[in-house]
Amino acid sequence: MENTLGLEIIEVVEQAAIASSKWMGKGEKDIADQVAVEAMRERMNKIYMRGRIVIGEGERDNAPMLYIGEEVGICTQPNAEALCNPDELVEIDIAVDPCEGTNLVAYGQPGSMAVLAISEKGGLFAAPDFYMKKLAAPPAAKGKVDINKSATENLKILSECLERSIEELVIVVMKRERHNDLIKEIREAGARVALISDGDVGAAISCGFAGTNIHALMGIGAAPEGVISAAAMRALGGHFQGQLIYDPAVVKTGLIGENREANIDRLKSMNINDPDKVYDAHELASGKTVLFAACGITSGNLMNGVRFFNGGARTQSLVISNQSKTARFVDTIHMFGEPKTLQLN
Ligand SMILES: O=C(COP(=O)(O)O)[C@@H](O)[C@H](O)[C@H](O)[C@H](O)COP(=O)(O)O
Ligand SMILES: [Mn+2]
Ligand SMILES: [Mn+2]
Repeated sequence: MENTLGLEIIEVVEQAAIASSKWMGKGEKDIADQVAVEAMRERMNKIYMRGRIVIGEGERDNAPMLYIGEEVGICTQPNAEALCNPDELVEIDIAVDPCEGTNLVAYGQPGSMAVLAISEKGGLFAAPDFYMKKLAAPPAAKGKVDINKSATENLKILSECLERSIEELVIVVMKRERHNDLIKEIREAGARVALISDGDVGAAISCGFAGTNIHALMGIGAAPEGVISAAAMRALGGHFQGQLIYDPAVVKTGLIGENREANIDRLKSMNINDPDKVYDAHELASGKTVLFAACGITSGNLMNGVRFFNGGARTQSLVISNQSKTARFVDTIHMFGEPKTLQLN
């Protein structure tokens, strides 16, 4: 699966990032999202693959593009056998977030990116559009920190694993009312909290790299983003655990259905019979092959955002593979027509 796809998916996230970045700072989050979706879909449909969206922009009724269940790639066409070789006809599952951090793009804030994860059929957990309690941490703390433990206990473990004092740790938490107690506990334990408004995929993956000055992500974000983060962390060898949150009273938004009981029923209808199960990265991204790709829309910890110059643009992407055990940063100059100069920096 990996050889050609690894290259093609760079262009998929690059095209989504370029399209979305044209709307950076314009206060139009829906447009920034929509153009990224369209660009991602268009580029994916030029790939010789048989893909199915397992995490996308919602159910078919609500989303015209990249909806869950949508088939993408040349080898999904009725005459695919004439067009594609046997390898390309193997079904693959794809999780996408064409614009992760739509608010960040709309308001010109750092940390937005176009992201996707790929695995063989069944290799990515088809998470419902619920929330997820998440714990991400560096490889050195993998399997040692535990989402079932308190933040205070996990900070002690992190401090030992990373051989630094708790005071030196930086924990990313989304700035939400639901996290007020968590933030207080982290601060009282002595660690520092970096609050983010959006973009917990980038925050989770940042834990996988030393030098980002992010040592853990704690708290509740969206479940689909949790699966995408888990795919990256699985391929990187970092720690990621997620637990579905289905109770609107915990999330403190009205965005996840009527009530707790109805949500449990919905989970059952999806064959999720233990709604409180804690999943680790290998369960959320269980495939033999896991590929992750991201391209910065606005600059963040991991990648520069899209920078336009006269006649072109420069992008920075990250492709992580559990097979080749690589985290590859890709720096690309895109030529629109015939630029007079190619901007290096
Ligand atoms: O920031 C996020 C928004 O993603 P997108 O809609 O693709 O721009 C994600 O990183 C978060 O995981 C998540 O969606 C957020 O935590 C939702 O929480 P809330 O704003 O409280 O509903
Ligand atoms: Mn998102
Ligand atoms: Mn999005």
